[in-house]
Amino acid sequence: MNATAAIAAAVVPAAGRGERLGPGAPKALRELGGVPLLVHAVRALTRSRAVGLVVVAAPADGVAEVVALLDSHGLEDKDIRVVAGGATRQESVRLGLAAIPAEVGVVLVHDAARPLVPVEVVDAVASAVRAGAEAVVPAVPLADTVKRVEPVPGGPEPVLDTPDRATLRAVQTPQGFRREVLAEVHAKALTEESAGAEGALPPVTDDAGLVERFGGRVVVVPGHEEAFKVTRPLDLVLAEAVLARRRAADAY
Ligand SMILES: Nc1ccn([C@@H]2O[C@H](COP(=O)(O)OP(=O)(O)OP(=O)(O)O)[C@@H](O)[C@H]2O)c(=O)n1
Ligand SMILES: C[C@](O)(CO)[C@H](O)COP(=O)(O)O
Repeated sequence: MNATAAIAAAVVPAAGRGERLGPGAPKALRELGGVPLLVHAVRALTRSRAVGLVVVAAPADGVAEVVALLDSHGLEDKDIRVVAGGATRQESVRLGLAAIPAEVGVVLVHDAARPLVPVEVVDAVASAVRAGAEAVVPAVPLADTVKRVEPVPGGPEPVLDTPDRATLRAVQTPQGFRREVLAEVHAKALTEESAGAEGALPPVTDDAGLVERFGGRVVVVPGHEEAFKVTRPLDLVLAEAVLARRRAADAY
């Protein structure tokens, strides 16, 4: 891989509503310590020397607002582009990826909803791709025992089995990819989608899942407990506490 191809660009899907967080502005624009989640996430990426460009997939009706927001938070001197996101996370990533210049060889995909990812995780993911992996995910071991169940709305749900926790990981972002691998699996997924729902496989929730679906090899590097996703109201409470601790330690 030549030097230009080794520079990473990051796609930040930020077009979600945040239904599970409750009523309010789109989740990426909600505030954590007085700063939008999206701004935290973009800053986390730009702290990494591995990342040369960030493409944000914003809510389709909020592109101008997001550009102004990033500028007003001191990010105007960074190479950041904003495109309109799509109706699903997958579509938002695909639209962001399309805005990355052809010469960029490494692409990271990072949720706007993971505002506190430490720079070490970003670096580790980019390094693993540079070192030859085609797809890399940061992940952490599970704290709880997990049961596989027969879903029954309202329950009770019969337990099918208990997977060995030692073989399970909770997956985070940024996920890193050789650019051509990510582009290829997104193109294949789009073709699959356009071919219609009949016999379609269940939707995947992350980009590495697409690589797996089409036969690629994904490897895991250590994630970080502070890279958790802000999904429900309690996550925001935890994120405020983590941020307050960082600010008190003057590490932020
Ligand atoms: N159409 C969508 C849906 C999601 N995302 C982004 O994907 C990331 C992870 O998704 P998630 O936490 O599920 O966000 P939401 O879809 O907003 O959450 P919810 O399912 O609660 O509505 C978020 O940064 C979100 O903005 C996106 O860019 N475009
Ligand atoms: C990409 C992701 O954050 C990895 O954990 C996750 O899959 C997003 O999925 P969600 O279903 O939107 O929570």
